[in-house]
Amino acid sequence: MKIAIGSDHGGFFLKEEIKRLLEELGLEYQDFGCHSPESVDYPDIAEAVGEAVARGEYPRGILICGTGIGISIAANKIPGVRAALCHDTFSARATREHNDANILCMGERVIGFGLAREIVKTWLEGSFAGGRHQRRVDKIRQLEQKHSK
Ligand SMILES: O=C[C@H](O)[C@H](O)[C@H](O)COP(=O)(O)O
Repeated sequence: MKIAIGSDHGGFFLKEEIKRLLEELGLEYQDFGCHSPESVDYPDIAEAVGEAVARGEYPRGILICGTGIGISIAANKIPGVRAALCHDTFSARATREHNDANILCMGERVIGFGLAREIVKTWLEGSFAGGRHQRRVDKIRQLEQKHSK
């Protein structure tokens, strides 16, 4: 499974740590930037990763900014993206099982690297439970279609 990963400057150092984790896990990734702690705009990174995931080029993406909030809001504007902001492992597992989240978002200014690593591992291990949750994810898709121009 190849992962699309990206961050703004507020998430740059955590992104580098998560890249190290992915390497430890033997997982391939593509880094969509940013490539230094210089200030950038998180919607640009969310667009690059979100579109790559929505096109099906990557089954999963990871996005990091200072809080995880801005980058998740931006990513969720892209049809087909289900980006989940998680700062605990319970949510990370639940959002795979219930929401089939295809992008994990975190905030470097919110949690420590140790917890972030556990969240990523939990999220990557999780799988969609289907059943009643499939019906709800289908309704999310219907909302996207209803509100697309
Ligand atoms: O939700 C937005 C993110 O947390 C950004 O990382 C944050 O707004 C960047 O702020 P600043 O430009 O002050 O570093």
